[in-house]
Amino acid sequence: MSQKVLFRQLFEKESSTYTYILGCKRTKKAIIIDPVDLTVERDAKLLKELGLTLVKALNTHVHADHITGTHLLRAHFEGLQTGLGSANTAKSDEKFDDNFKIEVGDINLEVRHTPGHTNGCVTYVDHDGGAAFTGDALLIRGCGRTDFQEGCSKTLFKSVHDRIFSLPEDFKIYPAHDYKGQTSSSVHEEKQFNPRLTKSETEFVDIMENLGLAYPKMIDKALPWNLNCGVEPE
Ligand SMILES: N[C@@H](CCC(=O)N[C@@H](CSS)C(=O)NCC(=O)O)C(=O)O
Repeated sequence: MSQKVLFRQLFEKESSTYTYILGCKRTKKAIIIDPVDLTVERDAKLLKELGLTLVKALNTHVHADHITGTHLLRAHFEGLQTGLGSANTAKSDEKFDDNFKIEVGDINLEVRHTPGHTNGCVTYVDHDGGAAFTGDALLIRGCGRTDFQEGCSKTLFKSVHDRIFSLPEDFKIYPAHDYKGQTSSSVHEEKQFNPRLTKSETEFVDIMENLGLAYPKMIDKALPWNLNCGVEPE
């Protein structure tokens, strides 16, 4: 991570979600990526202890397994802007087109559209810090499922190869979930050892069609709430 940026990786255990805080040491302004409703108080407390003012709450996509904390964070940080990729129909203050550059103090993130797990997934790339926040597009030794929310395994294969594996080999990978206690990886590691994405496109599609995963237990509540920025729909 860049010396100019304060970085924290935080875990929410009910949905095994990673939330990330990036704080500009100079301006004290911060970005949070993929906050969860259940851990908003923890995150807000930490941000304040670190002397940071949260200005942007970003999601990598509309989550199906938990409710986003973006809306609840507004109560702690006045003027907070929420952000999401522009392919999403969900409510959001900002919608980012492919290759859009987010700047908050000395924090610079490039938005790369990486659809496939959902049609609206994005990866936030920190070129200065050599890191990519891949959401559910690329997990450590895995990837997001493609069986709902307009998921498509062929699209995901292309997204990962063209938009993530094309980054420098030493870039770190920070996913939105891990179910085995792993915290980060690298482009080099995933290109070598990811059991799904080292395969051909045909083999990958076959793997994804046969995952046999149960639907996330919160999907029926999470999707309508998250389409409404984490607020219960009327
Ligand atoms: N058991 C969990 C859901 C687990 C799950 O389906 N995870 C998703 C990401 S959250 S939609 C996924 O893509 N997993 C890929 C994999 O290979 O595990 C729950 O009930 O919430």
